[in-house]
Amino acid sequence: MESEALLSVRDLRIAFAGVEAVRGLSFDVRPREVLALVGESGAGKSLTARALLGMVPEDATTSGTVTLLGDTDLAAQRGLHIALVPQDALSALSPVHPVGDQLAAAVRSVARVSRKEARARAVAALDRVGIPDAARKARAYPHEYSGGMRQRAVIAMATVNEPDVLVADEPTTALDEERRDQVLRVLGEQREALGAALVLVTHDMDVVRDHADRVLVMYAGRLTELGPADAVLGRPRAPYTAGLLASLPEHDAPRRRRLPALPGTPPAPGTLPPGCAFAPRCPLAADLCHREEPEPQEVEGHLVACHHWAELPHPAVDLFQEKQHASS
Ligand SMILES: Nc1ncnc2c1ncn2[C@@H]1O[C@H](COP(=O)(O)OP(=O)(O)OP(=O)(O)O)[C@@H](O)[C@H]1O
Repeated sequence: MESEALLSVRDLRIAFAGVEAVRGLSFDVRPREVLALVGESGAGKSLTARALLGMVPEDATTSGTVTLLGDTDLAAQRGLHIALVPQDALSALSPVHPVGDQLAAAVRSVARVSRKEARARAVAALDRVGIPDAARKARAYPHEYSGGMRQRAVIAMATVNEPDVLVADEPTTALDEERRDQVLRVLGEQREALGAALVLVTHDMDVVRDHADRVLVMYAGRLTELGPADAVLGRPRAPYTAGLLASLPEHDAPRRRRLPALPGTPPAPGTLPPGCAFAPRCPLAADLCHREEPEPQEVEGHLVACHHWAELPHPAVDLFQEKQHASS
């Protein structure tokens, strides 16, 4: 599909009790890029992110391949070449060990180095994320850190082994706006400094706009659209992407506020309609859509899974606003 991939996902399927929640997903992560995964709740974003780390739930059945740097043994690469930036800084750090010890243990779990070297790398990682007097702070416990410093410490934990890929699943949902910006800034700086790629699961289109190079839009466990973030946000080719954008506050003109821009909810796994899973909510849906699930196809530099992409108006958000306006 795409050359120069750092990480390749091919036909990823993740099922629980025979019901697929991720249904044949293929995409690449390129070196140094920020790839955002977006979509409504239940789209399969977190499962996909976990699959990149070889961390799908134990009761899941997985098929397809995830290849990182030519290797499919993800567990062996976790912490070394790919690392998770946890959502919740407090639960990510053990309360009973000094922060520096936890980082040093993370170093020694993947590299055969002396305690002294592990310690030096731990302090360097804390210093890199902007923790003042890092050597002294390394001896402190998490509860002795302020909230902001704890957030930085978990980013240091994820980056201490200088991975090639960072995976962050909604790293800012629990945070206020100021803290959110700070976490994203520190994460961005670390990514730059390490030359790492970042896979960022988010609900927040502002975050996508400000931080992502490319965006993968998921719906009901499948790829709906994938392309450069500015192109996908500026001129989406899939009706679902248009619906997501139409739901943003800036498109929610007061006179249209009575109905949600994107009506309905996504189907749960196991309750999918025949054909395109988005068809029941899609203003462009026609017979074919209710019969046949569209495969992703290349459309002007995007991958788009839609039978009727060519009929999207421009701006595409009008598809939802016009319909809603007419019915309100
Ligand atoms: N441990 C599990 N057991 C059974 N089903 C699961 C499990 N984890 C996820 N699922 C199913 O997979 C679907 C996708 O889950 P996932 O967490 O990847 O969604 P998501 O897109 O990240 O949603 P959100 O934005 O709410 O986190 C869920 O709707 C759920 O039905």
